[in-house]
Amino acid sequence: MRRHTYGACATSPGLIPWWSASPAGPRMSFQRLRTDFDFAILMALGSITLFGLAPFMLFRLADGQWLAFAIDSVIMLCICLALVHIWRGGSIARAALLVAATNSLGCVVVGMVLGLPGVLWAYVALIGNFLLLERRRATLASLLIIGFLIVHGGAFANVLERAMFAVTATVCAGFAFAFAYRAGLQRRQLESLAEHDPLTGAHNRRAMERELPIAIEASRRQQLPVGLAVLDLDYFKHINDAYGHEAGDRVLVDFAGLVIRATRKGDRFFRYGGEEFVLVLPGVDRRALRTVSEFLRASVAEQLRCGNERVTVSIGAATLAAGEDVAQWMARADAAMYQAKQRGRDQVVVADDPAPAEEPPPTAYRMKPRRFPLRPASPASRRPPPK
Ligand SMILES: Nc1nc2c(ncn2[C@@H]2O[C@H](COP(=O)(O)OP(=O)(O)OP(=O)(O)O)[C@@H](O)[C@H]2O)c(=O)[nH]1
Repeated sequence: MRRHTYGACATSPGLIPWWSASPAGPRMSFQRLRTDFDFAILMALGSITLFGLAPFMLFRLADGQWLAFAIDSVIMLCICLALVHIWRGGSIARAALLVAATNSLGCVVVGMVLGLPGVLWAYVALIGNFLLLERRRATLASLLIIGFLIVHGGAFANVLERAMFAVTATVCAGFAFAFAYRAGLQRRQLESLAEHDPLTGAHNRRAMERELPIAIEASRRQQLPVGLAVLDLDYFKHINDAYGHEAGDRVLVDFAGLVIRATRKGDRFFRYGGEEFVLVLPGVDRRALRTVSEFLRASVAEQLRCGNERVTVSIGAATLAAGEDVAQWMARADAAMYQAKQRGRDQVVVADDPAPAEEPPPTAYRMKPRRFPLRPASPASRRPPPK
């Protein structure tokens, strides 16, 4: 299946999940320790390094080893900065780069100052780099660490020590590379399983709930319209009853394939549940939303078959209105879809934009703001009675 992206929110190793895009408070950060892999790894690696380094720093202070004390202090300061940065909701990618660069440079400098005992920190840096950085960057950093220490040679008493470091450090980096590769592969597979419907390959409801706030945020930030269509196959119960559940499944798969092929790379297609799907179309205004929805309806009516029967779809669509939230937007598109059903099915209904909010009264008569603003009704309670 084609991979879709949402502009700046493209799925990539550096993806910032929507729930971490807003400033995170301490409570949010505690939650992220359980839910955000990159955040948890960086926090663990940074904290463990700080605990490991602190006793040495105190020892060097007590022993008057000022240069080594200064180096340890700089390393600890950089790691502390990175941890505070992500704890307060800052970029994980930038903080990871800072920790990896600090560890890499630190182990080289400590190796040159302290000799072989200092070189042992190189193993920490080699493993840490593969946990923190993208594989190519980690490989480059590892080659630089190993290469510099071997070529410089000042940390080793003889050739044998140098050769042993070269072999053991390369083996360590090789293992770290293999581990990072396997872990990355499995993570991508898990992410894909968690966010796709196994039958149709469309994104699932969980992905939809995660991405709709992103779509709203992106539309407001870029000042571009965004459309949403609810697509519900008509008389699907009859297809199951007449042809069997397996035939019904095949119709769902064919339908999803047809929509995915007909839509753009930046559009997002979700299975909302059963025979109901949701399509999000960034950059699409009300007129274009009608055109796309009509095109999809006509394509389904023309191409989708079960046995000798035509399968049709009813589509309700709405563009995002100013100030609207996910629930309100979905509810308007859902209500439009029910209108399409009531009008006889195999129809498209595009919802009108809600009436703009009334102008506030002149300042002298301005009413007190409500202390408990009215909540919009939940989508379920706005839904017309079941079919
Ligand atoms: N084969 C198959 N059927 C499913 C799946 N999920 C839900 N269904 C069936 O989809 C049918 C939906 O029926 P209804 O909600 O009555 O809707 P409908 O028959 O399409 O009628 P309208 O939407 O009013 O046109 C039910 O019979 C469900 O069992 C699925 O994954 N595979």
